Amino acid sequence: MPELTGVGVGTGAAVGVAVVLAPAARPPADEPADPGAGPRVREAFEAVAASLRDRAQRAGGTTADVLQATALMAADPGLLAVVDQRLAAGAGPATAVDQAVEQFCEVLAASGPYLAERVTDLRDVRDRVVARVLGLPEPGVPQLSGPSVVVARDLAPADTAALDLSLVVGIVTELGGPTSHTAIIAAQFDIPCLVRVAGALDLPAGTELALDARAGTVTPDPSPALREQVAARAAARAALAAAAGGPGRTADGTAVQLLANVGTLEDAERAAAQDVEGVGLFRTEVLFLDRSSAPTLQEQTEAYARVFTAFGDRKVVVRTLDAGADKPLAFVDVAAEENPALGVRGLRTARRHPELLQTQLAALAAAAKQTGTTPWVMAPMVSTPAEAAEFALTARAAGLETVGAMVEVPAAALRAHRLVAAGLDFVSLGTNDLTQYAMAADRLEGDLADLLDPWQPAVLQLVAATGSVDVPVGVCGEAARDPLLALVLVGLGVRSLSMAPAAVPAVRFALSRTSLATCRAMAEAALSADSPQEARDLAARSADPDVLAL
Ligand SMILES: C=C(OP(=O)(O)O)C(=O)O
Ligand SMILES: [Mg+2]
Repeated sequence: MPELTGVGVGTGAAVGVAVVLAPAARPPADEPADPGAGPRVREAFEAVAASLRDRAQRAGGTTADVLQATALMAADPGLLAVVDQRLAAGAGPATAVDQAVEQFCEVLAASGPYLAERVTDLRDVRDRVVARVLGLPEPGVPQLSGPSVVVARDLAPADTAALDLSLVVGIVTELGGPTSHTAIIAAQFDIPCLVRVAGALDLPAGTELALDARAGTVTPDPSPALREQVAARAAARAALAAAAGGPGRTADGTAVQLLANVGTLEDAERAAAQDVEGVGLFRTEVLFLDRSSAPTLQEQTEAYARVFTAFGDRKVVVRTLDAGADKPLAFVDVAAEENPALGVRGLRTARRHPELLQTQLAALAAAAKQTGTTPWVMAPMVSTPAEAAEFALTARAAGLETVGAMVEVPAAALRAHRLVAAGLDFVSLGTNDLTQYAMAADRLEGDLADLLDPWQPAVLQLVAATGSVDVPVGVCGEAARDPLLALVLVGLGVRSLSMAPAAVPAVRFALSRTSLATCRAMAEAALSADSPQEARDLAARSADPDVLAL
């Protein structure tokens, strides 16, 4: 099978055995009748029940109970009797299974909330039995037994929850985009990943794959030379995690802080135990998700105090509520919008709900006081000096000392000096949104992945416009975790990089091998390019070979 191409998430590489998460097969519409298929269908049900029992034994805890209960459903004589009736009535075998299960699902759904929840489990049994009856691989997440490259149409959160991520060395998906769930998980665990790979599901399970996220390729049955080259890159990157840590510095000693992006309190506490210099982006809206009302002043104060305590003397940059567009919140009432990404989102929600921002700032100030810390507090989606001035005034009036803004709207990047002059102590570039707005390409639109590349020279030019302000400039978008791009960002004036903690060692290493003058030369070269690929290639010319090998 030839090499397949896609959009790389991160820059890593991996060699592993393909484990294919097959999508659920449906019974063919014209499936012929087969009244004698009873024994074959029973066998399929038995095999599914046996594999569920086997998984239950290995899982333990609540998962084991759920799997055991599902195995019992797969062996239910009542269900098998209905399948026999359907076969006798002229349904094809897969259709008979489908119809019988649906009949049982209706009964379960009507039997109260507890049993209704079992409907999903029973449908999972159906999908597995139908696949077996049709001679196709079972859908869903298989048990991994060694270093695996997971191949799927797309990964749903339920799939990743069921995967043993310690054995996943790579991910390849047909769908998804650079900000899909798959990409976020890959970033969090620093797993090399390729999305939008046409034909991925045709990769045969069990084949060895060499995945190169930087090149955007996945090669089945790699040649020994390619295999060795990719494996060496993967090993070099893994070795970095155990190598020297400490603060980020260029080869000639310029300090570049290496910080963590965090969402939940658990994230923050996990990150605090890692070798990072603090938090560069605390996405506080995560505390507001899946609720019907905002957390109270006291709830928020407690949450923020937990994070500040976990990081002690280290820097913590908190972003105020970033609701709207890709982060909708039930209680932030914004009327239906034609273009939510261009609508009332980020700091703009405070125009309609000033009380939400007031409470949050008061909670942050109270938590800072309680813990004796000085958080850096910034607003998302600031576009004008007037917005910057108003936010700075409001935050200071609430008792906060260090106040900044995210630069993620081109208007803010182009006029960053004016924003700073309006009263900011720092700025932080959100390259995810900055790329979306600079390129007029919806960040949730996987088909536009080429435009959403943070190596786009137009995006780099906006970073350059921001990088010359005379207050600290950070980057907290995904761009910061690409070691080569991180060097370009530093060359453009950025002095802190915030990312998933798993990505920090590779970036630290890249900095340690590169002088500030080289970073500047790389930045200049990248700015002279006309495409992301050209920008990458030109920057790579001055890079240390060990950095390129990451
Ligand atoms: C860091 C950013 O914020 P978010 O991804 O949460 O919008 C960004 O836009 O780059
Ligand atoms: Mg953003």
